[in-house]
Amino acid sequence: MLETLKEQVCQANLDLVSAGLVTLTWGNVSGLSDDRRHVVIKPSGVAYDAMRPEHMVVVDLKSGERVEGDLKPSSDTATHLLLYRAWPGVGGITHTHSPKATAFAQARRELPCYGTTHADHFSGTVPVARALTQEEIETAYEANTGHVILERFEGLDPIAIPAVLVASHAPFAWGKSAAESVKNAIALEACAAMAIDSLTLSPSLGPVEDYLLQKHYNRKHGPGAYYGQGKPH
Ligand SMILES: O=C(CO)[C@@H](O)[C@@H](O)COP(=O)(O)O
Repeated sequence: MLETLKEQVCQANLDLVSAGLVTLTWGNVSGLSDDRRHVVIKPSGVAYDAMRPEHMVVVDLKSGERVEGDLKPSSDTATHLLLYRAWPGVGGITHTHSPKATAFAQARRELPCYGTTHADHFSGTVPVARALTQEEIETAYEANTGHVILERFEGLDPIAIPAVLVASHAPFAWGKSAAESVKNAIALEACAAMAIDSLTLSPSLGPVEDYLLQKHYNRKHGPGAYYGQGKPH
């Protein structure tokens, strides 16, 4: 079952490689079925150049049980499940250890909006989810990673800010589909790289003015969005 979604999720995982976002097997993408009952996710620790759609693992969203696939699902599956259960608008999740976004996560530094590139994708600062406690790490580590992300997003809109930096760990990004979550992970890495260069040139740099941030975010994502070909100028 879910053969099309398996192909899409496999392709989304391979797109991480083409985008230069993964080293070795350090990343995973999942996608949610249209009826929101099943999650298709990459298998754990399988080399990307050997990965095929038939290797994707199907997991029940509610129980977390594997319902299809011979391989073990990604070690981060429990984190993905927590986010899908909490956020109705999300249909795809990407986790990477892309170097620049991970540098922010390891430094436990949020990523403010320093320019229009960031504002085109994120309607504000990409936040840091706190580091897990020893007990959280030694018990249900991956589920607890989901919990600290959800805790950080209390009062924030995950659709408007589709990414987080988990302290001492790495980024997670999400979107309506697996493919969209990969795009947001690519955008996050590019913005983090630009932020590091901008801060090197101007260490006391602050975020851009809110009116510039709003203009750029809304022209792509707001109710009167006009960027691209689908809508009138
Ligand atoms: O976060 C980590 C490792 O710290 C994992 O996301 C990464 O190695 C990918 O694991 P999976 O191959 O998805 O099990």
